[in-house]
Amino acid sequence: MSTDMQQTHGSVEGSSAATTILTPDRVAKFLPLSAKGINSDGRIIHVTHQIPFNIIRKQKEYMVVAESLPSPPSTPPRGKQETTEISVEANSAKEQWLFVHRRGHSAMYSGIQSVSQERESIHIGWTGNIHEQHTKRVVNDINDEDKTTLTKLLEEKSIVPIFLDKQQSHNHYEGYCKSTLWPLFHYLTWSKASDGRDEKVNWVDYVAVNTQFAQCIASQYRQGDKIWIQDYHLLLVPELLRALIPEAPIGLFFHVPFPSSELFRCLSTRKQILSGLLGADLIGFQTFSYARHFISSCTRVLGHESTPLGVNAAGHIASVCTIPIGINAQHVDVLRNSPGVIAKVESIRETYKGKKIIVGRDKLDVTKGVIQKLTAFEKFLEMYPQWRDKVVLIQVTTPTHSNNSGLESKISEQVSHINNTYGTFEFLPIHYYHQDVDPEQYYALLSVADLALITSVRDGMNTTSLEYIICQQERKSPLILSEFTGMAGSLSAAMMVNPWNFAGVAKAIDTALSMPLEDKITRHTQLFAHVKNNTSEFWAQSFVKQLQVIREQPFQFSRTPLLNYQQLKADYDKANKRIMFFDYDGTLTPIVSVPSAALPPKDMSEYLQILCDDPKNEIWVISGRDQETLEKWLGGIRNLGFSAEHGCFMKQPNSDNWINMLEDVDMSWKNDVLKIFDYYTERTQGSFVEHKKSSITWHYRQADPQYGLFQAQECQNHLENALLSKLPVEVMVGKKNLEVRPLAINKGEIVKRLLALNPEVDFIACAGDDKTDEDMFRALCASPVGDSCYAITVGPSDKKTLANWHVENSEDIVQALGLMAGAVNDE
Ligand SMILES: O=P(O)(O)OC[C@H]1O[C@H](O[C@H]2O[C@H](CO)[C@@H](O)[C@H](O)[C@H]2O)[C@H](O)[C@@H](O)[C@@H]1O
Repeated sequence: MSTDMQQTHGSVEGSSAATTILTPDRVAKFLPLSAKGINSDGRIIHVTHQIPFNIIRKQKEYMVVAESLPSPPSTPPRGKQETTEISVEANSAKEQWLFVHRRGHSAMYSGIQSVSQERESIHIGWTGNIHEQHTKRVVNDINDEDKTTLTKLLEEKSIVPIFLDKQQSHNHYEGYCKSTLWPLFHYLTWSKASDGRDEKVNWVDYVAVNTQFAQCIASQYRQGDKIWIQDYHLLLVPELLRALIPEAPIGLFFHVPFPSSELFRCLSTRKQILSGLLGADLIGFQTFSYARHFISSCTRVLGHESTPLGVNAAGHIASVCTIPIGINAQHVDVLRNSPGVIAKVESIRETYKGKKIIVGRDKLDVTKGVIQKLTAFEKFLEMYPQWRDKVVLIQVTTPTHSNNSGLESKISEQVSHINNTYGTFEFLPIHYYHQDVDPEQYYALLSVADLALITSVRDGMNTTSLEYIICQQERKSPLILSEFTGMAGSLSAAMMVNPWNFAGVAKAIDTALSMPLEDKITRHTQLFAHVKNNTSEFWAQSFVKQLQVIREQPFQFSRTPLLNYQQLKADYDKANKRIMFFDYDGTLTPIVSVPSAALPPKDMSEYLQILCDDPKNEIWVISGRDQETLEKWLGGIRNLGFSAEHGCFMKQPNSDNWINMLEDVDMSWKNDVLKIFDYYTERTQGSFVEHKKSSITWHYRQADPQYGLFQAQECQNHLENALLSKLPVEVMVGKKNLEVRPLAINKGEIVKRLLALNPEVDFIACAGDDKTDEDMFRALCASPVGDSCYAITVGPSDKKTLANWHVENSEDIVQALGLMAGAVNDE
């Protein structure tokens, strides 16, 4: 695959229209009855990078009784270590395996689990590194027997494990995901200069791991299942899977931000990543702006047409929706009321008696804006001296897998500096902890706070803010939230800040700490209603319903089968009289950016010549191109028939003369059309007019893709309103062009005429790629040759078409020509 950008344009970003944003009310209203419940046939195949459990190998001699915890209503939140111990039959294996709920991603896993409770589901994912229980060492010797045992044990939990090669999984996750994609998606361009070798190796393994996932999913898939893939670790899976199981409904949810196309286009694998994603039927985002950036990137990087609701990837529609994730509110409510949490709340209150408590809890990652928070807090102490000694910031920064020691020391230095400046022997304004907190401490901190301060400089969502709101049902303390979190779009009652505006954050802290109770109650009520209604369960069920609704649209379901080359060849060989019609651009040759560069591929011309030399064949090229171009490029092929300008001109296979099919038709309309085309050309940089004898084409492929499409729609309206009612012409929407030609004729009329002249044919092949070629397919609907009629569209299998077969691209058509000509074999 080429990594070159098709078009790199200026900065017109997105449009103002909205993607589908789902709220509980909307979902209930717009879903058809059949989709209101999600209990239709088929399973949900959940796919996450890792399964929800960490697997621990436990040596017999160390065996202890597993910690027994009450079963939560859903997956435990981060930090909770629920364990399930499963004993392997004595003598069948030496080890015992321990499955411990993974930390983190609790919103996602609990959403998935809520779907699994309602509907038969399986969950596919990598096992993660498997550790020894006591030494915590990664187990390197997982053999086939272990794999079989683990697969069997996990099957009881409806989990299908994927075992990845250690190096490959490292390069995939720590390498490509964490070092290349994660920074880019969080607006951080890669700072380290490198020769690109690491990225290449990591990319190879990103592809390999995605391929392994696609193969595993395909092996589990049953007709009727729906596949739901999670996040940026698996962006190539939809396309890979589409190739393996074309009819499968595929959804993908993107948990992290999607950056502006101006940033996304820095990625060297931008085309592969977008094409990979576009294999899905539904792509979900956390916020409207992430969705808008994605759509805009598809338009700019791949040149696809789009609407705010989705992307048209050469006929396959990938729908886009916005469904913000939530938390399992009910479960958090249970946990925060546990005796352990209540005791800790009291103890923290006692420790910080008389002080206002600001709580910050972030991962140690530059995107979380801890440095910005500390700077703003210092500004607050400077600007509002009345608060000194009366406020404490408890900042917990939890370690991550990545090495962030530089950031850690910076934070520690800044904390010391502020404490030295504003602290006393008795009191320090910042209490900083760089450590994991256990769930009881975590919920106690959120419950005891007078204010939560979230200053991420980029954050996909930030579910801590939601947990805080649940914990604040009594105190109703305010929330300061960075406008750069995905959550900002949902929590409008929070106090929104720009974390880079330190004085602004300082002022917000002062306002929050001085807020009258009435205001706190108003804000909290609104925030709480959001968290209660937009839970992880609502998020997951909305996505699944949406995927179902999309697949219920008839055209999405009807798939055109891939051309059966053997059958084509067999029918071709046994026929006595054959007729074939081929469109040119996009069918015999790939679409290129400049029309004059669409030269015929050499092998294509050779195969056409062999076919034309066979007296049983009559072959036609039926094109929108003019006579001169067709003569120049294909005129050397003996016995080839031509129809130019969508049927306006014809040349019989055995003749040198062109016939004007519209001799007596008035062409004065061309001046009026040209005036309108000129108007839009002057205003659309990169567009131009192609003059032909009986038609005119306005091309905008080289214009800014979004502006070009906008102008084309305006121009089409203009033409239709100003001319069509008065003139005998038709406007055709082509591939990044608008064509105007006389009404009297089209490609379908030519096909009908030629079939009438050849009643004895017992084999028909017709291939085309765009809307004008559908006229030919329509003319073949009542074909007299039954199954020996091959109407082939070039494009994906779910393209809306009247053709009975499809191929992916023009190379496949050339392959079919070679096969019929006997020049290539069917391999
Ligand atoms: O009926 P066809 O043979 O498919 O011709 C349709 C039009 O094709 C040409 O334009 C298209 O192909 C160009 C080359 O790949 C591409 O640059 C352009 O964007 C496409 O719209 C041709 O220029 C038109 O005259 C034909 O009507």
